[in-house]
Amino acid sequence: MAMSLTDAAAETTVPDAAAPATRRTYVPRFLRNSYDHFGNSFSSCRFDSPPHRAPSFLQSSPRIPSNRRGSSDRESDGRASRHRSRRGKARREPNPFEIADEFVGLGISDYDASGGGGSGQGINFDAYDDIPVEVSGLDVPPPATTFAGIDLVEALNQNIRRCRFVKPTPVQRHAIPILLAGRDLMACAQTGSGKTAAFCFPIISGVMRNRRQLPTKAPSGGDRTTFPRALILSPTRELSCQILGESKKFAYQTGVRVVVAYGGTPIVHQLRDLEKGAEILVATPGRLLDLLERAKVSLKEIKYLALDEADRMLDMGFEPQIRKIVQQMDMPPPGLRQTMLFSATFPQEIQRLASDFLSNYVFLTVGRIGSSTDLISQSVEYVPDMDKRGRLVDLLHAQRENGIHSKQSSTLVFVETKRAADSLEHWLSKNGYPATSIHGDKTQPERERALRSFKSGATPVMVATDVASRGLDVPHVAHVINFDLPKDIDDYVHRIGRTGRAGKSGKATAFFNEGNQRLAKPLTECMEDANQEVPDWLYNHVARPSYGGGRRRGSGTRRFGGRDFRKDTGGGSPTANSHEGGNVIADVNYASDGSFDHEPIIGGRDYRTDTGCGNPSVKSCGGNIITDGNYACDDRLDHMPISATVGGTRSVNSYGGGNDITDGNTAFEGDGFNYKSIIANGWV
Ligand SMILES: Nc1ncnc2c1ncn2[C@@H]1O[C@H](COP(=O)(O)OP(=O)(O)OP(=O)(O)O)[C@@H](O)[C@H]1O
Repeated sequence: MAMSLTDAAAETTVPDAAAPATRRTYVPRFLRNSYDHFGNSFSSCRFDSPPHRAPSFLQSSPRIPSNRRGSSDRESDGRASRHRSRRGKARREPNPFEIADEFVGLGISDYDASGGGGSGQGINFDAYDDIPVEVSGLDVPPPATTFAGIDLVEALNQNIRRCRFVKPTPVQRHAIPILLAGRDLMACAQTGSGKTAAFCFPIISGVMRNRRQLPTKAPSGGDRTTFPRALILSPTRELSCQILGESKKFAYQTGVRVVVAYGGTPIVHQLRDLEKGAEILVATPGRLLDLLERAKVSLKEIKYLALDEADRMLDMGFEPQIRKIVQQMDMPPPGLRQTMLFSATFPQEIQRLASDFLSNYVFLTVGRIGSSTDLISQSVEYVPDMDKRGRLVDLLHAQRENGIHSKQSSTLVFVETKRAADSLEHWLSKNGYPATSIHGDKTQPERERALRSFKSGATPVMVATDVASRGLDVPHVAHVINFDLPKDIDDYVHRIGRTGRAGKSGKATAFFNEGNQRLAKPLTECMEDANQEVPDWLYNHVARPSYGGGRRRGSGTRRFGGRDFRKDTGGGSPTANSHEGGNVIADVNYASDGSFDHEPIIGGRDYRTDTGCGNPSVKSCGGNIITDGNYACDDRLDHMPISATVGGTRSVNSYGGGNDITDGNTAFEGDGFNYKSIIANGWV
């Protein structure tokens, strides 16, 4: 197989793979800045500077035939894909296909100029064909079966062929036509099923088609504010960089400029990059807020907003930042921008929160919400804490014996704490298993170095916390080991989703013990849903009388089943009078879904009483207590007492406590508010 630049770099610079991974890796001067943080391509995350040309011995196949480069790839709007240097000389746009090792990851060894005719070796496209798809919403555009059947701009089509994407994955088949039709979308599809392209293609196409004569940056000498047309938000720096890399490939020679902004690195480089203009900005929320506050970026020209890992972006950690960016800066409101939310998991309460950002949206599920793909063979073993290291070494040893412990098959080991990650990495390295680690206490360069080393195969084992659980696409991960299980089943789904991607199979092993008792039931369900064999001893754990119920986060019912929360919760078009209490849901935009079923509301099954996270009006429940969506999904709050005591139809005055209770501001001052004390005090 041809050697890519990253392969070569790794082999050149890490002669002793068994050496402790903590040692700083030497990179020759001529290669520095020549590949991105993750060893993918020349297009650096930090700079958009032209790369040094790699020596020919480092260049990988496949190559694009020279007669196919250049002018024929230019987009119809006449923008050439060349940058001009200060001296006015045309600089060729770095070709992300020539030297990237994605092709190797996809099992492709040569460039096929005919396009679309690739064998797709290593990709089992059929694996996706019988996945159930559910779409809800009004007037949903029909899916496409081929890329040719989708109305994308030609330059993008050419890049799709270069990527050797032979046919769209199910989420792409449905999502791309929906987005091209201008609709808002909430999409839930399994890990590794191609969601990135599903939102990138319509964005790039839309940006190209709707180019107006607006500056994407202020004229020189001005305030140097950049006005991107599209914003893609993601929760981690690594994922933002990965999205940047992907979108640069898709936007190659289209003239669309993509820029990234993320924390942990000096802002100055990103500012320099932004000053050149950015039509698509990929960012993490914290760094974006910084740029907005410095007025280096304005969101007033945003036409496309994408939230990758949307449920994570709207959970407690990120939600305030996201609300600030989306609702309190200068971004156009829903309806004037197109909003797309993607994830593999979408708890109902997060769906509810997310609907604030959307207008007349389509809800799409590919597979079941939160389910794992059955391309991943899952097993769970009972391993007491003190035996975990020994068992891990057994597994790694077996892999090595089977000859599958190499760049072609790496192992990702998840632990719960940063300290545990450092300690396990050190121990593995000492014991002859070259390992690296990644977690939030490492500096950004350390994180990048770790990921690069793992991707290159120099360290075929990476120990990680959840910082690496979402979105990362490392082609050779063959085995994910949950050394420590996460607390939340959704995190488990994302973690194991680092393998079994793009139609390939993978393996996941979980170490379970008494400390994971609460995960027993959701884990069992998750495995059953993916047609995996569940050991009897795990069922015994579920059946234990002491078992706390194993309720999935934020959901009283089993969440698997691909449900649009609007259906379960009465999202539809009730009128103000459909509730005794008045205009309960008449004022929210989900109410206009024709498929609305009044039954559940009248029968007391309003999702707001189930989940405590509604957006009813003041009149519906006696005041602002549960009308404020902001607090309603806060895990700290126990919603039971709300639904039991105040959910429904009381008016403000029906509370003895008057405004103390009904005024949300008062009631939710501080974290410690407890409804039980309201009840105890006889206020209700
Ligand atoms: N149509 C396609 N044909 C072949 N490969 C594809 C296609 N679309 C995407 N891929 C490849 O599939 C892999 C997974 O895609 P991607 O990272 O977008 O998955 P995802 O659904 O976002 O996963 P996650 O939920 O983990 O974020 C990538 O390597 C991507 O290049």
